[in-house]
Amino acid sequence: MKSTVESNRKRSSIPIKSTTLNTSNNNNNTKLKSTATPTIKKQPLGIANNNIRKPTTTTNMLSSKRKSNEKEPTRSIRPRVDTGKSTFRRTSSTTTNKSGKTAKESNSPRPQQQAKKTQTRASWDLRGKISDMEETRHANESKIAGLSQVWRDLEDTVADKETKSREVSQRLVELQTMREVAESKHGEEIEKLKSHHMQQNRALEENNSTLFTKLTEMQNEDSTMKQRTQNASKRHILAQTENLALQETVSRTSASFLELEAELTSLRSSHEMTDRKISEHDQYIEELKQEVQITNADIKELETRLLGGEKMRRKLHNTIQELKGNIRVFCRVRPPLESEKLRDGNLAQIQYYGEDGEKLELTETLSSTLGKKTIKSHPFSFDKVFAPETTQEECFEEISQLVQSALDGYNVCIFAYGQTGSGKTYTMQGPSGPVLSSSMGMIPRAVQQIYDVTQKLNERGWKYTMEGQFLEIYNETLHDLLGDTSNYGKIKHDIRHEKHGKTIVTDMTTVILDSPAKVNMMLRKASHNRATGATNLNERSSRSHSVFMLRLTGINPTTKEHSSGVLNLIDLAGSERLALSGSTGDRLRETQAINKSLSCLGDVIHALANNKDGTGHVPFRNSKLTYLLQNSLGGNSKTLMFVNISPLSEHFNETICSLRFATKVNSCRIGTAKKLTPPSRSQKNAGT
Ligand SMILES: Nc1ncnc2c1ncn2[C@@H]1O[C@H](COP(=O)(O)OP(=O)(O)OP(=O)(O)O)[C@@H](O)[C@H]1O
Repeated sequence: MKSTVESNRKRSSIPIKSTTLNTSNNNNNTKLKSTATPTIKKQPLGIANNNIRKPTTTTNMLSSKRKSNEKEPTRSIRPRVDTGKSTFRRTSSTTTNKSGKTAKESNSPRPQQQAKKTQTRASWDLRGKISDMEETRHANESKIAGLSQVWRDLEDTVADKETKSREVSQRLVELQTMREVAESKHGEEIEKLKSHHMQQNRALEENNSTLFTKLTEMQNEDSTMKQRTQNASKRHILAQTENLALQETVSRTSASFLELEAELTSLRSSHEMTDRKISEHDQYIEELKQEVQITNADIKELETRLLGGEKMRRKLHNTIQELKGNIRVFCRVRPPLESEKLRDGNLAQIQYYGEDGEKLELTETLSSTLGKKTIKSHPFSFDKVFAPETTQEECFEEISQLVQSALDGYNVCIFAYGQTGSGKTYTMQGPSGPVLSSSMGMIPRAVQQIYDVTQKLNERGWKYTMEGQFLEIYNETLHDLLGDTSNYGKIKHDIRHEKHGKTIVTDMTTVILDSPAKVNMMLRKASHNRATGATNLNERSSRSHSVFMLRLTGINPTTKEHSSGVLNLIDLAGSERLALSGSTGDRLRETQAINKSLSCLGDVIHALANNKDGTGHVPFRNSKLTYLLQNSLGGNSKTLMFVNISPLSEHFNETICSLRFATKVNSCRIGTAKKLTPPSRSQKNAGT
């Protein structure tokens, strides 16, 4: 270390021209303080200063500094020694003396004065010149003295620093030695520790990654658990709410349970009472059972008698009907309508009389050509005359026995004959529009009666079926009034008479009338179809016959009896057309058809009346109507004709015509009616 420092000193020497100490001057004028290292005295100031300013502890640092100093050999160095007393600056032109003034400042007047003196002194003034030189020398000496003082301070400082530097170097060497020893001693151990440390580090890293994985899993688990906890808390809240509700229910139930318990107790006591009563009743029932057995035996005996009685009733009923005549005529006068009541003298003069109300007399006033007025009366007698105030119910009472005959297995025909507007449709069906039960016509009443009777007959072992057909005869053509509206008038229907008195119309709709409500539906549909057919032909209903055919079939499995009857309810076309003349085209054909069918009806009735032995010819085939009713007119049938008349005087002549036609019919006494015999099973199978 020492050698390095020394060499550095040598290499760092800086030439100082103006401030280089003159040894001769030193010896003569100034005495430098004694130095610990006299060799250093001879060294230039720059070396010492350099070491002082940059004290370093390592060789490297010193060498690097040296290099930097070598690079700037000409730079002026201003070593500053912080002694606390003075500052030494060395420049080419400036020095500092002891008093603090720079050498330049302190010496500057002298050269000027010297110059002045040189200038002013004469060449011969040698003394003066010597004195000037003396002054200069004094000034230099004082300057040197200041510098010497600075130099000494610096030397002290350098000595201190060098001492410290040596100590530091020595310590450094020791430390290096110690380090080398330690390194050699602990190197192996350190390596082991390092490898151990690395192993541990790896293990720790692995552990760390495992722990990280576990941490992630735990975090996931944690979030799952949090979610579960949230769900659980929600469920908990719900459960709490439910629990509260349940608690309420439980409290309510408990209350009601208590009530029920009380009720149960009372019920038990009443149950005991009921038990007692039941046992009493059981005893009573046993007694009753014995009575019932006795009664059943009585009932059986009575039923046997009743069946005999029913047979007797039918026989007697038929005898009565025969006595009344198998063709009967009822006359019905309709009441005037509200609009018809307003005019005076509008109504015809009609008197009603007879013990059973079976007669009426119409009177008219006739004027002769001479102006003489005579009153002419037209008396008529029928089986029954219904005055205008007669209700539908009263009318039906009279025909209900005929309906019963149909149930008993006879063919029954009920006609309504009369001019247009005389009340035929009202009598047969009821008023148009909504129908009250009081204004129901003969058809719904007949069905209602049949329904009621069959219900009672069911109890006596009879099973009845009611099949209804509704057809219209217009211009000698048959139409199905219960069929599809679109087919109306498109299908050709034929009439066929089977053996044993059954008449069939082909392709005709048949409705099973198992309730009275169905009859109303059927009537509505028929009038709707009739109205549809009437769109092209005005007032169709007045110009066609409508026929409602109700077939009644009854079987009594107990007595092996059969019953098959037909009830025909016919609303005839307006009879006044008979008198019309001058019609053309469709009207003429219509008039002819009506005329023909109604006159044929009269002819058939007349022929039947004159054909008591059944050998004569009856012209049934002359019209569709009579051919259709072939099995319902004559020997084995019962016929009733309503002759409906108008109360108006303006219809007087038509009324007289109708009453005369009815009288003609009424005068006929058709042969004894015979019951229809249903075909045997073998005949049915043969299709005959
Ligand atoms: N007994 C009666 N009581 C009350 N009103 C009646 C009675 N008879 C008929 N009328 C009324 O008289 C009017 C004519 O009756 P209805 O239509 O039954 O005559 P009609 O003979 O059937 O006529 P058409 O031949 O044109 O069918 C109707 O308004 C009907 O309500």
